[in-house]
Amino acid sequence: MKHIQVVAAVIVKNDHVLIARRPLDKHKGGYWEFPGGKIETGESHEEALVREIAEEINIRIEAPQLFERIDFDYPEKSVSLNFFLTEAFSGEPEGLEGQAIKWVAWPELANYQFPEANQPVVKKLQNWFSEKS
Ligand SMILES: Nc1nc2c([nH]c(=O)n2[C@@H]2O[C@H](COP(=O)(O)OP(=O)(O)OP(=O)(O)O)[C@@H](O)[C@H]2O)c(=O)[nH]1
Ligand SMILES: [Mg+2]
Repeated sequence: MKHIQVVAAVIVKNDHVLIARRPLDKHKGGYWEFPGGKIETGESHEEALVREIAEEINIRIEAPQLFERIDFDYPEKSVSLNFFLTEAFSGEPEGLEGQAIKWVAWPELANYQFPEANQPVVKKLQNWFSEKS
């Protein structure tokens, strides 16, 4: 089975987190996600993350910290997801690939459908916010 390495950003501003809706023609199209994508050959995790977020969301993220790692097997591919949390960025978020983006207040996260693999990271993020407040 195909195995891919993915980086994704959990971008936090006050009590909100930025999520994006996956384009309908892609794997897990229509689901909400933490923006990001595949690591390219020769890139570090952080380089890939900064590049993907610039390409998809048009902001420059700073000081991302590893938040959660998840290995998950979908029927069609297996993914290693590396989620990095950041509260620092410059620019104004914009869905550069035509995707919807949204700042969601953390208690509302439960109302959005994420890919199956994301369940532990969403849970961890809710705990992170609730301990902070
Ligand atoms: N970006 C992102 N991908 C996720 C998440 N959860 C999850 O299962 N995935 C899966 O991880 C893979 C990431 O690929 P992607 O489609 O974002 O990759 P990419 O931006 O490089 O896209 P492209 O290669 O189609 O241009 C997809 O199979 C996607 O379904 C998530 O929260 N964020
Ligand atoms: Mg992507």
